[in-house]
Amino acid sequence: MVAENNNKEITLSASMDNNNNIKGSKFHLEVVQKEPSLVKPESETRKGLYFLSNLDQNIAVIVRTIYCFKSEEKGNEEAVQVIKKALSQVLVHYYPLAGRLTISPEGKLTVDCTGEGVVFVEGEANCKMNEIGDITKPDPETLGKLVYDVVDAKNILEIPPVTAQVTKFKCGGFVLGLCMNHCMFDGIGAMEFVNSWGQVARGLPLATPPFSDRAILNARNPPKIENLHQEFEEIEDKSNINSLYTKEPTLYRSFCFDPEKIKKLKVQAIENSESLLGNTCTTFEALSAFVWRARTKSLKMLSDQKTKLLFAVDGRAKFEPPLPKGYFGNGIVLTNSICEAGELIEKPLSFAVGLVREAIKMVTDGYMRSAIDYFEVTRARPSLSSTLLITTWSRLGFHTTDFGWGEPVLSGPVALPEKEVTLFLSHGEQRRSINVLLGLPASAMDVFQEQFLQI
Ligand SMILES: COc1cc(/C=C/C(=O)SCCNC(=O)CCNC(=O)[C@H](O)C(C)(C)COP(=O)(O)OP(=O)(O)OC[C@H]2O[C@@H](n3cnc4c(N)ncnc43)[C@H](O)[C@@H]2OP(=O)(O)O)ccc1O
Repeated sequence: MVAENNNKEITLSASMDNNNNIKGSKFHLEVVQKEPSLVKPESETRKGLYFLSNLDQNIAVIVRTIYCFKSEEKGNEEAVQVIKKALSQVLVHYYPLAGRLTISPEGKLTVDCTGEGVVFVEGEANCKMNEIGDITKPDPETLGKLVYDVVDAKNILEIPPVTAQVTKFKCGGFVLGLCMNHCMFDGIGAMEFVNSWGQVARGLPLATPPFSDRAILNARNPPKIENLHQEFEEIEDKSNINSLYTKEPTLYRSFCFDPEKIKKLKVQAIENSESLLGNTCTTFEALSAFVWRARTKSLKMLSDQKTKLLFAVDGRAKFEPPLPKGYFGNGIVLTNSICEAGELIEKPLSFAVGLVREAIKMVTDGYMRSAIDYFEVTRARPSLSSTLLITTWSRLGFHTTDFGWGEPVLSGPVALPEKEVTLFLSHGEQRRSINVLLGLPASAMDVFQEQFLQI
């Protein structure tokens, strides 16, 4: 990788092979980034500190995504200007995004609504857009050139809540690359923001104006911890999984579960279920149970090794009263299940499905309020030791974003944030398939693949 800084113009380049591993030099993306600018809200917006809830606090990681546009009717000449102008307009509604993160007097993350603006960069690529290859197996080294990372940021406070990069390609296509701090929104909120931005660019009113008051998710006074909250439990790595990750290269692969494969998996998922499950299960239950069990087996966890499954549940409709339409902060909560590896692997898949179902059922208004209060008292963050964290993007509507160049031909993440994270992404015709994207040490990836092929 090359990074030159010349008159504030940065040339970034990377190479990848067909497996999206950074090795040979079959493909070489170069992006020339112009000097960043700040896009401010078009008119005066509210100033002062903006409250972030406890559901926002423990999820302050940067999520990098790209959206690839290519229209038959028009080229990319106007893309930067249109997207930049629409950003300044949509920021009037989403004014906290133009501020900067800081620490509140209670020692929590908060936004100082300074109106400073979103960092915006224009880039130019040395190739056609289709040459960046198959983004379903994202390669951070290559796709990372399409998002703007603030250089030299020493901590999360020095990274603006949102940065945007528009990279023009030689074919007339362009890519919008976004870095957004998860403390500002969850998947639904992020999707509504990006879609609103597109609506403004097309001269339309916002379909879902943001609801900004996050104080509706305040902790109770006094806080009441009423659940176990094992999502925070630190599990001992008896099986030395961490050293396996350091000894072997981590491979990233994407496994496509088409409707036929999902159907087969659902049949296997309810076999030998001792009628605990009834005769049906959902796609998420079957898929997450399979991935948890197969990954545990692949990593050769010791029989008495405890393993945790963590996943986000959309709590919007489960809160009492439900969160208002357009609530743009995190309305998700992490739920979990913990089990010994031996039991998970030896028992039929339906056992894992049952655990997943129980974890979903656990999420009620009371559970979420208790999770909010847990953070108030402990300031703890969920532990990822001996854990699989599944994030489901498969029903998020990023494919509907339209800035006037039609819907994206492709969209998706730039990278997996941590080695414990697995993403479920929609794929294929009418997005009826699900791509499971995960990273594993090379030897474990082979075992995972075998289990996938056996479905
Ligand atoms: C910061 O910048 C960002 C952020 C991001 C991304 C951030 C995130 O990832 S936040 C986390 C996002 N994920 C969620 O919010 C998970 C949402 N899903 C749930 O909460 C689910 O309920 C579940 C807990 C995962 C369980 O799912 P499941 O067991 O499948 O149960 P149901 O969802 O209730 O479905 C059952 C059944 O109902 C039908 N159905 C439900 N929804 C739909 C739908 N939308 N369309 C069609 N049918 C639906 C269906 O029949 C379901 O059965 P199946 O067997 O067919 O599944 C990103 C980018 C940034 O910049």
